[in-house]
Amino acid sequence: MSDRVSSSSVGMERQIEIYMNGLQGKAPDLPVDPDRLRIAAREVLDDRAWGYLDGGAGSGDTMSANRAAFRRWRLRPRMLQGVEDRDLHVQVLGSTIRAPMMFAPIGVLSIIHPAAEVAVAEAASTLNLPLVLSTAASRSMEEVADAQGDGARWFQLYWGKNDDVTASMVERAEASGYSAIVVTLDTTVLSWRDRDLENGYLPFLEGEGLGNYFSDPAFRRALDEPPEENPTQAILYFASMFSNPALTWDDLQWLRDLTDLPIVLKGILDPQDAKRAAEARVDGIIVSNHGGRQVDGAIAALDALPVVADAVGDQIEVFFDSGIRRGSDILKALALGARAVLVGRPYCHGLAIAGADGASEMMLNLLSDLDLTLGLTGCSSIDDVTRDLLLRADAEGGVEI
Ligand SMILES: Cc1cc2nc3c(=O)[nH]c(=O)nc-3n(C[C@H](O)[C@H](O)[C@H](O)COP(=O)(O)O)c2cc1C
Ligand SMILES: CCCCCCC(=O)C(=O)O
Repeated sequence: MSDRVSSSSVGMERQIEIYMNGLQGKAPDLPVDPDRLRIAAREVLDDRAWGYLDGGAGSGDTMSANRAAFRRWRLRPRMLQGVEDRDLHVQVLGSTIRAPMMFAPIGVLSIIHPAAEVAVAEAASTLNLPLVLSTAASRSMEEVADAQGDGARWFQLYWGKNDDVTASMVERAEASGYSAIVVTLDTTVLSWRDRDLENGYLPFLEGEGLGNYFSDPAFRRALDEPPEENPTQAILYFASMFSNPALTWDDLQWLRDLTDLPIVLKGILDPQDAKRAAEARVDGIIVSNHGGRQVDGAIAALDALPVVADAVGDQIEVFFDSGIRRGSDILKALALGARAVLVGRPYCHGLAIAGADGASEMMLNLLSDLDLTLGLTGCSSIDDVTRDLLLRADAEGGVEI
């Protein structure tokens, strides 16, 4: 998994590429600014797909809070630190990855681009960054693994009501080279989502995003007829079983006994839950509020991060997502205790516009921004990114010294 090619120049190489193209009158394929990228993606998606991708739970308050939380922290750069050679590599779950960035699990990517998760796997392979594949992927996990080749990949599990299906998903993930199981805890039920309700739209009910289920032998065994012959029955069965709100912390032992793969719990916001996770002998947690899509009014994920990281110390690995848009956001999350971050909607914006090339271009721009901002703050490696790089901004935008 390790990429021994020095990552020290990725930011400058990308800048030079863009500026040289500019000299020849060629603009970048995608907007570089993530806000303008989002607007460009909106132009190419239909209203319902856009509402699903862009929306949050209820009022959207938590989605906005995720971004506001980043603005409450400021970086205080150090000078003359000898930052010519920068190393972005980090260790995650015992493996070295190129940079502390991963593709977050996003279900139903067929509504964003016909090549769906296969295109994302190609982008992950191009950039040598890890992919976390959703259970609710439109394509089977085996097809996605083939498209990614030997790159690092984790499988995100929706732990549903049918144990045979859960066990089958985990076995398939093991067999097709996924190196960790990410259990998403914050989607015991789907939240109240205004935009999808107004559009009367849930992609799954239209059969979208069910490719990974439809290809699952245990899922197929639970049906009277194959999904190809009776898609309605298959869709209704999926809707009845994809999640299991009855699960408790005690159930984790069942999963622990099922697989030797590392287990990472996604959706942790509370330090008590983080301690429970460590006691349950899982390997990692992802501090996340699902990009503001589940609990309307939940705290910003970034506000949860330092408290959660302090609660578990070095016992388990801490990852982060929800609101990452820029290199400086990644630095802030690392400084507050994350080992690596997951990026969600922005790569889907690239995917919507230009398929695999768009997803990889967006992530390359973010990686380049991270590399340059790392150096500019006086850091040569991710280990140099510590909490004293940050100051808390006050309400007026000044900083508390
Ligand atoms: C359209 C969409 C679908 C998602 N599907 C899943 C999923 O299947 N499984 C999961 O664990 N998280 C899912 N998420 C949540 C992401 O993994 C991630 O937590 C979130 O997008 C991060 O926030 P960001 O979009 O602000 O980067 C989804 C998010 C979006 C926007
Ligand atoms: C009814 C299936 C819901 C799957 C959830 C996908 C997801 O995580 C999200 O939309 O957010």
